[in-house]
Amino acid sequence: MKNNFLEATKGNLVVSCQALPGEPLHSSFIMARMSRAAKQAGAAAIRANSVVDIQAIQDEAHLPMIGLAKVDYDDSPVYITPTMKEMRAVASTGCEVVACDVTGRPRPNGEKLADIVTQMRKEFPNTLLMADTDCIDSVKIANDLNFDIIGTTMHGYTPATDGMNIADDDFAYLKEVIKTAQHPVIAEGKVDRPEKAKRCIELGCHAVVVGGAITRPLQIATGFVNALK
Ligand SMILES: CC(=O)N[C@H](C=O)[C@@H](O)[C@H](O)[C@H](O)COP(=O)(O)O
Repeated sequence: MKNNFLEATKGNLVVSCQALPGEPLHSSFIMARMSRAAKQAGAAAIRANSVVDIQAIQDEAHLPMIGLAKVDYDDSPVYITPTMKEMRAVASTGCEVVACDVTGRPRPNGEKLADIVTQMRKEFPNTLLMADTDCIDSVKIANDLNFDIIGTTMHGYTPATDGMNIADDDFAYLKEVIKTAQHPVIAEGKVDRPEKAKRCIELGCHAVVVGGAITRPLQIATGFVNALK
């Protein structure tokens, strides 16, 4: 029996509340307050990075959550919940969904994504798995490994997709993802206007994740400053 994340988020907004070390708002307390604002606005769920942030947000917002852990390893470019160790730590918080990189690139310590998925299904049968994909080939990997949710998170953030944006050409790439995916699609990555979020749902996405446009004031202020230059 899986949890009710998919029912709770259908057609709805998920707010990503993340600030890495080095970002102005890096703080679990502040991320929890961000989640409070998202909840008051009517968001259905929160996406968050790191066990401490997830726990702070769970205590504050009591909303379903997509959890992840961004960790850099020397031997791999994969940084979103890259190994079984981070998968287990994130799932142990009790968050409804664990998200991880699904880009076909080698993982740290030679770990194999298929083995990680098998192990997660054994240890956390109620937890949903979200594939953070970058391209159609990765969506097919997510299909083959039976991920519960397919996200567009990494589109534009890998060498193969550098500079691309899911909104280009009236979401041509997103339409392709929706056609290919065998599980619900969550649009994520550079959705920076309410109209774009609405379009993602109209096109058939299950839900949409918005991060920086809501929770990264440095990014938002920079947009205004640059517009006045
Ligand atoms: C590529 C990557 O590492 N994305 C991360 C994934 O969790 C976050 O830094 C993003 O903020 C999130 O995906 C939401 O996207 P946006 O902030 O563009 O709305």
